[in-house]
Amino acid sequence: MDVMVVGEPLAEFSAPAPLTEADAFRLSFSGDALNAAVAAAATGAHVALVTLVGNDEFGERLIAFAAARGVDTRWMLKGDGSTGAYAVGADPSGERAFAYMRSGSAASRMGPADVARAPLAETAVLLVSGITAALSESCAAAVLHAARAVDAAGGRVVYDPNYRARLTGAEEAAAALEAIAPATALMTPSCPGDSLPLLGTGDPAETARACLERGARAVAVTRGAHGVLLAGGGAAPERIPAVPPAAIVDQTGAGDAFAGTVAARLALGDPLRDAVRAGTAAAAVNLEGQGGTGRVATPREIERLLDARTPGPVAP
Ligand SMILES: Nc1ncnc2c1ncn2[C@@H]1O[C@H](COP(=O)(O)OP(=O)(O)OP(=O)(O)O)[C@@H](O)[C@H]1O
Ligand SMILES: O=C(O)C(=O)C[C@H](O)[C@H](O)CO
Repeated sequence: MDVMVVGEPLAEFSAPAPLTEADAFRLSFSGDALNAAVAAAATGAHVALVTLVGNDEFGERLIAFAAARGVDTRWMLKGDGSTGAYAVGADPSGERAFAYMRSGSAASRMGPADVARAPLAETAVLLVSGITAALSESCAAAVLHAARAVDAAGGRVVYDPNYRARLTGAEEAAAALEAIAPATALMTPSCPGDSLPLLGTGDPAETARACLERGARAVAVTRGAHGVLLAGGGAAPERIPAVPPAAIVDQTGAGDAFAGTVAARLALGDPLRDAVRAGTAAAAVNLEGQGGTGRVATPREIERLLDARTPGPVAP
């Protein structure tokens, strides 16, 4: 297995208006784990999504959606509880506002025994996130179990902290980050979105330092249009510029496309810097589509976008 993603795929109801006013929603399928798995599979890597969906129509549709995008769905199983969903609209400032319908969902009941069914010891790269750890105590334990098992077997763990205040408190999320850090080959905090609440800093270099101090072996601090600060991994810190998207249709899932693509390219043998550059291109393409999976970069698109840029390091 090249990449294994553990998390909760969700039915997504999106509207261009604030949730307090919107009355027409578009159905799609998203959730950070699904967005990342779809982006990873598009690279050509063998990617599995490990989750529980509800025994309902949306569960069926999520499995079909993932399979149609090349994701190995053998570990997308049906569990007790319903399939999770969320509505996303624009708040008055234009920022995205989420309303979750996922409490008690099938995925939130996952625990270590569920992830242990998947071939953790034969996985090159495991991708897990703070969203998954925030779903429930059993999910937090499942994330740690999977990370430690993959790390112990010689695989690499990518952890995207993805802080969501509606799911968890900052202290709890910071504790989850701290617990998993020593098992992670790469952490991908966004700055300031994750770094401010979890690490108490809005500074990219300090964010990187804080993750390395906690035990992560490398850090890719994502900074939206400002690109990525890459640190650790035996090389000097380096700023990797963002790839400008042709248009920004919707920001949902850019960070997930980034993390999924980096995980896949690492599994396929890319050095860290190349994998991160590929991630910035995949994220730019993601911004051009509606929802988390509306536009998924092909390997050719990634190469074309990177070729169009001036390669080479930029001082941090
Ligand atoms: N406006 C933008 N222009 C170009 N690239 C962008 C832009 N926004 C995001 N990206 C790319 O996506 C990567 C991840 O974005 P960001 O730092 O916003 O992560 P995030 O907050 O985790 O995203 P998400 O909204 O998926 O949770 C960035 O490092 C960058 O490469
Ligand atoms: O917030 C969540 O839990 C989601 O997974 C919904 C979105 O797809 C995700 O936040 C995008 O990064």
